[in-house]
Amino acid sequence: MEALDYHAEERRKAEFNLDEMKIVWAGSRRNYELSDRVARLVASDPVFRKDNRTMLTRKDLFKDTLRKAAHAWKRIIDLRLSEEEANMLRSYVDQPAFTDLHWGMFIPAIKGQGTSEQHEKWLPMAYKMQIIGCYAQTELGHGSNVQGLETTATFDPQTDEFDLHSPTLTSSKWWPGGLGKVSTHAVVYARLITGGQDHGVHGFIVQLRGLDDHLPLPGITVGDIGMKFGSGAYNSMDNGLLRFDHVRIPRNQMLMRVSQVTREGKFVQSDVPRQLVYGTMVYVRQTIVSDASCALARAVCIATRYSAVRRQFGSQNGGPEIQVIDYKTQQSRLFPLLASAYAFRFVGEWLKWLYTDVTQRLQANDFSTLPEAHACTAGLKSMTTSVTADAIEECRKLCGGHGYLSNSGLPELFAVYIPTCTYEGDNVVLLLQVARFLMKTVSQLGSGKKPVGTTAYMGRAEHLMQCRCEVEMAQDWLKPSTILEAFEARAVRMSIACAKSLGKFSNPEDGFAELSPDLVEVAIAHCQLIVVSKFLEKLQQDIPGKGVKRQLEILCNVYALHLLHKHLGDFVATGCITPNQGALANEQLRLLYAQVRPNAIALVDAFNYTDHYLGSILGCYDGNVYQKLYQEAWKDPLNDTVVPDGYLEYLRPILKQHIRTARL
Ligand SMILES: CCCCCCCCCCCCCCCCCCCCCC(=O)SCCNC(=O)CCNC(=O)[C@H](O)C(C)(C)COP(=O)(O)OP(=O)(O)OC[C@H]1O[C@@H](n2cnc3c(N)ncnc32)[C@H](O)[C@@H]1OP(=O)(O)O
Ligand SMILES: Cc1cc2nc3c(=O)[nH]c(=O)nc-3n(C[C@H](O)[C@H](O)[C@H](O)COP(=O)(O)OP(=O)(O)OC[C@H]3O[C@@H](n4cnc5c(N)ncnc54)[C@H](O)[C@@H]3O)c2cc1C
Repeated sequence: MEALDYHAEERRKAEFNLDEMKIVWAGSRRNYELSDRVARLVASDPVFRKDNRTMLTRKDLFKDTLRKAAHAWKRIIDLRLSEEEANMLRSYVDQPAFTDLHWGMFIPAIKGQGTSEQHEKWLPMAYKMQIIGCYAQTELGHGSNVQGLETTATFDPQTDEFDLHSPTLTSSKWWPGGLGKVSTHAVVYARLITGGQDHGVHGFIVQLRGLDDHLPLPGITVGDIGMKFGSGAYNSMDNGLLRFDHVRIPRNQMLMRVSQVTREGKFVQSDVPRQLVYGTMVYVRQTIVSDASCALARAVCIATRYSAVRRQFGSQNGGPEIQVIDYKTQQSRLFPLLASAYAFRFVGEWLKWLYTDVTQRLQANDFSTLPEAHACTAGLKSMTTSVTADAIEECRKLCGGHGYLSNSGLPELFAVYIPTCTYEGDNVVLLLQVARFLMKTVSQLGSGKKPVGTTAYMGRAEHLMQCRCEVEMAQDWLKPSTILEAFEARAVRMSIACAKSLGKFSNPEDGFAELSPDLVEVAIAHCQLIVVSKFLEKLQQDIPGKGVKRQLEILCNVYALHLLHKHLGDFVATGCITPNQGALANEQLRLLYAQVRPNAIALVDAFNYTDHYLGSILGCYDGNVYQKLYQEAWKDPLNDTVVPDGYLEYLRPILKQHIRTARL
């Protein structure tokens, strides 16, 4: 018997080859096949069950996380999974764990900031997980201001050791994931002091717990910082606190690629730029952009499938009501998010390429592209995570009341996702870094230094400052060059206007602080331009499959024109377009929504998410939402008994009193 599929009719409407779109989404046929295999592996394994997660106590949730991590590691070894497949497995298991920090930050920090001898000593143990590490940078008193960290590492030439110390309460390490209960080691960021002189913040490998008994080593106080936002969600992670009371480590445990301390206690700064101490953050910000597209796609998949099942109003002659996905308001809220998921996917692919390129250059001691890599990773991390966090909440609202049920999957997805706006750099702080980079680029425009990479458009500032948009009819907005020029002109005009305003301040730092809200807007305009331009570049590629490229063109136009509509004030105020051209863009946007509509379900099917990964009744593949909601309600522990616990103590006395009062 054929399986029931409430979306069958929707799926028949699709105007493109779904299998080919799945490959575009995955990045290649090989990626698609690997990811499909790993997703099924996870979905079919009872140890990776997660539907009861929000009901578990913190202790049970944590133990469940340890169990899943151990099982994942066993699967990785037994099946000889590659690092790429192991990472896919990590992401489909979908439960934040100490392993994220071990693989995602501890190992990269040693790789990026350690010497080859340090690699040889530490990496083999870390790869085999004979030691487990975390990234201990943030303190109770300082997170964003890394230069303000207070932990000290004082060199003692007598013993050839560093003395690690937490001099104040605010110097306690606070937040590192995996630190609270699991890590045996950490890369600790501390102020390096030699001969009484402070050389700023550097990384040190420090053992925290015994490898036999897991007890904290002498001088170390360590524990978990407590419950976080939401149930389930990020509470599977042991974010920790850590204090040092004069803990001794050998000199060769300072990560010495960027600077060294000699046996005599002499501080030596190599040719490698100091900023490489921040290198691990660049790496992780890049991975966060790719993850943003996954989280966004997941929320959009749930909201789209449910919007096709849900019906409200408009029944004619006793016929069915209207599917809520057919309301223009629903489309104008949902389809830009669908388009953003694709846009972030492609910009994530490009950022991965950029990061690989910069890493290869760094290995060859070419540091020229580091500022650009920092600006791109910081800006895109900030923009994509802010949009995704807001989008998950919007998807919850798009699902009406049922979106608020835990089993819609959206509340936990929101709770687990929102800290990405803060960790790995607060999003506003990161946008201000981008703005600094842009202001520097503008200030060098007259100097003959040609802007390159993502700021190359600034080299055409003269043209972009005075060009006029040529749109006369709605369909003129479908021309890629028209869209691109409008976004470039807006970004360059906003940058130059801000640079001019900054010039009015006698102290540039005062000006930067005063104008920071405007500078944030400038950075956003630049980041949006990057995403639009990378989507357009993607469309230049040969994309096989019936109708696939056409759908992507539609989504690209939706992405660009919805941004134009949302930020119309910027585009009109900078004179890039007229109010009438803005209205034409909006008209075109409505036409595009109508083109997305028949393909919506297939466009979310292309993410190839299993029901296990989605973890949502509203988003289940077959759309059998009502029956599943009804069945699920009965599984709630409150329904284990017909009469609730507490009835005799608390309800009955009130009810009886009510009867007595009524009799009076
Ligand atoms: C079993 C499974 C197996 C699986 C196996 C599978 C294997 C694969 C597994 C993969 C798993 C992945 C999962 C990951 C999960 C991650 C979870 C993450 C959790 C969260 C972690 C964290 O949360 S961890 C802490 C992050 N904490 C920040 O994020 C602090 C922000 N705060 C700053 O980042 C700085 O403090 C701030 C503001 C720049 C000011 O820096 P500052 O004070 O120095 O001041 P300035 O602004 O003056 O900067 C001076 C000059 O440095 C330049 N510059 C600045 N940064 C730069 C940089 N990064 N690179 C280059 N250049 C940089 C700047 O552009 C200036 O350049 P110029 O002088 O030329 O203008
Ligand atoms: C779930 C989670 C996991 C984490 N994991 C780790 C980890 O593994 N390792 C680790 O070391 N750290 C970790 N962190 C810490 C995290 O990196 C920091 O919290 C983050 O960098 C933000 O710093 P902060 O907390 O100091 O925020 P603050 O800087 O105190 O931010 C507070 C407010 O001030 C504003 N602000 C700050 N500076 C400026 C400025 N210059 N201009 C304008 N506005 C400003 C911010 O925009 C924000 O609104 C984690 C945090 C969380 C929430």
